Amino acid sequence: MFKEAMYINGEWVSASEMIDVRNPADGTVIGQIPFGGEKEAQQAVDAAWNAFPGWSALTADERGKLMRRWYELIEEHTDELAKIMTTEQGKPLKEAAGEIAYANSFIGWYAEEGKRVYGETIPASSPNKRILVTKQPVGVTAAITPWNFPASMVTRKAAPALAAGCTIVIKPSEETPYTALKLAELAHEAGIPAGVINIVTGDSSKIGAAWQADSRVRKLSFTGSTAVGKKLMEGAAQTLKKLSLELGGHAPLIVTANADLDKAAEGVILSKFRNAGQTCVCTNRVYVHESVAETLSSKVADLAGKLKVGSGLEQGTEIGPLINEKAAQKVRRQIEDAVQKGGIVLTGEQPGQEQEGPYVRPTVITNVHDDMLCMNEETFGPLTPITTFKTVEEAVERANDSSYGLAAYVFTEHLGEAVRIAEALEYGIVGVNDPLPSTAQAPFGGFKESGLGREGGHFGIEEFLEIKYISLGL
Ligand SMILES: NC(=O)c1ccc[n+]([C@@H]2O[C@H](COP(=O)([O-])OP(=O)(O)OC[C@H]3O[C@@H](n4cnc5c(N)ncnc54)[C@H](O)[C@@H]3O)[C@@H](O)[C@H]2O)c1
Ligand SMILES: O=C[C@H](O)CS(=O)(=O)O
Repeated sequence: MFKEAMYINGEWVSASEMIDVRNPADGTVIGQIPFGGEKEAQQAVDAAWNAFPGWSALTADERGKLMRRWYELIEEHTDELAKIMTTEQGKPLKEAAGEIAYANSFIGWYAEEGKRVYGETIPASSPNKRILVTKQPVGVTAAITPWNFPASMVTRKAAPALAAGCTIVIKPSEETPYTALKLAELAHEAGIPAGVINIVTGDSSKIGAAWQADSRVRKLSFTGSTAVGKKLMEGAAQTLKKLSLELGGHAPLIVTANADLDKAAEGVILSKFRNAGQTCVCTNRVYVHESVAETLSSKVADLAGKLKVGSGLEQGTEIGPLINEKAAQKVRRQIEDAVQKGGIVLTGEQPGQEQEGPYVRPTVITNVHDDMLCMNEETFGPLTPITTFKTVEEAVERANDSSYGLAAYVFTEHLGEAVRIAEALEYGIVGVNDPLPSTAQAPFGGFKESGLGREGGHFGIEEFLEIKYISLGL
C-alpha cells in the first residue's frame, strides 16, 4: 500500500538511511521512507530543471489533458488514497475521502485554468511602438507541505504550477509522506513526464536549505507553521525567490444576537472539529452576544458531546486521534490553563481526569477570558472556548486582536450586520453563515502573520507566472 521511496526524475529512489512512519491511532510503525538530504534535494532540482523546457513548451491544452488523466486516476483510486491518508494521518476515512476529492478539485480546476493565462496589449504613447504584455512560467518551483492535509496541500501547489508550465520539487511532511508519494505514482501513470513532479522525503532542514540556496529554484511555496514560514522567508531571500506562505491561523467565530442559533451551533461544530480541530481555518475562539450565550453554548456542548471519538479506520468515527501525543498534550495544557483561570468545562476533558493518549474528547469551555492560552495560541485540536460580548464593535475589536489573519466566521441573519462585520474583520477568508468556505475556485490565504499570496482560483496560478512586457519598435 505504501511507496517506500522518493520519486525523482521519474524513478523510485531510496537513500542509505530510512526513517519510520507511524500510525497516529496506535503509534505502530506502518512503514519507512528514505531519509533524503542535500544530495537528493539537488538531484530533484536537476530533474525539474531538465524537464522544464519540454514541459513549458507544451501548450496549455496538452498540459491540461495530462492533468485531466491524473485527475481521473486519482478519482479511480480514491478509496486506496483515503486508506493511506487515514493510516498515516489519523483522520476518519470519510473525511480522508473528502480531502481526496477536495485535493483533486484543484487538479480539475487548474487543468482548465492554464488555458486562461491571458496577456494584454496596452496603447503605446508613441505611434511607433506596440506594447504587448505576456505571462510565462517562473520555472522550477519548490513546495514544502504539512501533515494535516497530506493530499490537498500538495495539489493546491502542484496543480497551478504544472498548469502554468512550471516543474516542481515537493517535500511532504515526514509524518504523512505516503499520500504524496501515491499522488506522484498516479501522475507517472497518467503520463506526466519524468522530472515534472519530484518528491523528496527526509531531512526537512537540509532539503529546505538546499532548495532555498539553489538559484534555479525560482519559487518557494510553503504551507505550515508561521515559525517555519518566517525561517523559509529569510532563506528564500538569498536568491530572491517568489514566495507563497500559507501559515498558522487562529480563527474567531462571532455569533450575534441576530443569529440563527441552530445554524450557528452547527457551524461551530463543522468549523471547529473537522480533522479533530487540526486545520488552519478551524474556529479557535467563539464570541457570542451575551443575550444568547447560554442557549448557544448548550447547543454547541450538546452537539460536541455526541461526536464519536476513535480510530479513523473504524466505522462511524467522527473525531480521530491527533497527529501525536505532543499535539494532544498542547490541547490539554490549554484546557488546564483555561480551567485554572475560571473556565467551565460544559463537555469533554476535565483536567485530572483519565486521558487517552492522542485521543482528545471534543471539549467546550465557557466563562472564557482573553488572557487564557486558548484565546491567544493556535490550538490545533478539538477545544472550543466560548466568550461573550456586549456590542458588535467590541466583538470585532477582540476578534482582530491577533497576529493571525487567516479565516474568521460570523453568524447573523441580519444582512447589513453581516456585511459590516465581514468588511471590518482583518482576515483573508470570512465565512458568513458558512463554516466551510474553502474551495478550489476561491483565493485561500491570510492577512498579517498567516501568510503571503493566495492559493486557488485564478489568483493561485498567478503565483507561478512572471509578467513580461514586450515593447515593439516599428
Ligand atoms: N494556511 C494554511 O493553508 C495551512 C494549512 C495547513 C497547515 N497550516 C499550519 O501548519 C501548522 C501545522 O503543520 P505542521 O506541524 O506540519 O507545520 P510545520 O511548520 O512544523 O511543518 C510544515 C512542513 O515544513 C517542514 N519543515 C519544518 N521545519 C523546516 C525547516 N527548517 N526547513 C524546511 N522545512 C521544514 C516540515 O517537515 C513539514 O513538511 C499549523 O500552524 C497550521 O496552522 C497552515
Ligand atoms: O489546514 C489548512 C487547510 O488549508 C484547510 S482547508 O481544507 O483548505 O480548509
